[in-house]
Amino acid sequence: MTVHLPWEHEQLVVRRGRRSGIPTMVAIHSTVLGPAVGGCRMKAYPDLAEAERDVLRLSAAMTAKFAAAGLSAGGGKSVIALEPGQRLAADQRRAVLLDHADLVASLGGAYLAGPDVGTGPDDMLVLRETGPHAVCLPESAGGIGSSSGPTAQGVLAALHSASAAVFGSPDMAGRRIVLSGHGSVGGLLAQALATAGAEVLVSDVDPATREVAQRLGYGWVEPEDATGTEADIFVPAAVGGIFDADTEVGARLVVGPANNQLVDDDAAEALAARGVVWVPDYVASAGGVVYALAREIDGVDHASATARVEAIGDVVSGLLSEAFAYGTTPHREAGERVRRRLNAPRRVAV
Ligand SMILES: NC(=O)c1ccc[n+]([C@@H]2O[C@H](COP(=O)([O-])OP(=O)(O)OC[C@H]3O[C@@H](n4cnc5c(N)ncnc54)[C@H](O)[C@@H]3O)[C@@H](O)[C@H]2O)c1
Repeated sequence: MTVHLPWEHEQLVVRRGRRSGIPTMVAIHSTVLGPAVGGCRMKAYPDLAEAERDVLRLSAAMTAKFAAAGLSAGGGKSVIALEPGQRLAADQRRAVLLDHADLVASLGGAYLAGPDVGTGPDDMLVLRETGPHAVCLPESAGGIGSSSGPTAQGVLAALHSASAAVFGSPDMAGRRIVLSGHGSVGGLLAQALATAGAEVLVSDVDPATREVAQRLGYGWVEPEDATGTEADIFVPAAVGGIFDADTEVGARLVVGPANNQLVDDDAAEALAARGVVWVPDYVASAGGVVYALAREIDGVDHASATARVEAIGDVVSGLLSEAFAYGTTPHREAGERVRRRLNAPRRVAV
């Protein structure tokens, strides 16, 4: 099987589950800063090569996320690759999760899984049956449960810092904000922004959301118009791959949790050339994993873990002030920060 990506990863392990017969895989991009951490994605792919591309791309993004946030964790991701249209009964789901747990355990702690598209805290409890290699357990099992709350909190910290840098005030009151994706994170963001006095316009591909948005007093924007609608701030909280070099953007500032928002690095340059300030998604979206690692791995209390999430705002202030001072972009400055951290000399135990 050919994977058309630059090979810069430490490991890609693919195994067909002995219980389920379903292929599952783990990609470890980098353990330079610590054990690799990243979500376990369970979804249908057209073929296995597509699943491999996804897990490689996503694990590399996790390295950047941790390095930019100043955390001692590396980039990893895992995938349970279903066939198109495949639906799992409860016993099959448990079987494939145990298969995946075996694969994760065989890596001896080099990779820690968390929930992602298609998996949740209850699934992490199944992965824990064969070893301590999963985070974001259900609250009933002593874990943090869903990471949406701390993710939204990190995005809000990023929004306040970026607004201060771009508009001269962190205040959201009176700002016109278009938010794409009224899901778990987007719903919390819309609520917090509206409460802070912003004019919130929601956009979502799920038509049922329109009624919800109206009931909550938000405006509505059709999904195809979301990026181009005039606003102070655009918040991408749905899917990735939304900005290429030609995307029309109607907002001055873009900050949101959606992973991998840029089609490629040229998109960041094109946004900057048009006067749009884009806060890198891998910085703004780190709150969930920052909080989960702080509580479940480092064992710190809620207040200390929350302070680490809030520190995302300081990272954003630093990136924007450097980008404005040197005439570069927040994306380039974040990339520099990631490179510096990954290449910093380290003491090696002998
Ligand atoms: N949940 C977390 O803790 C977390 C952490 C980091 C990053 N993220 C990223 O943030 C984004 C949102 O996560 P979530 O947990 O809220 O997901 P979610 O599935 O709960 O919500 C996504 C919402 O986006 C809508 N949507 C899908 N495609 C769309 C499109 N093309 N245009 C407009 N709306 C669309 C869906 O209908 C849904 O309402 C995702 O990209 C996710 O990878 C989430």
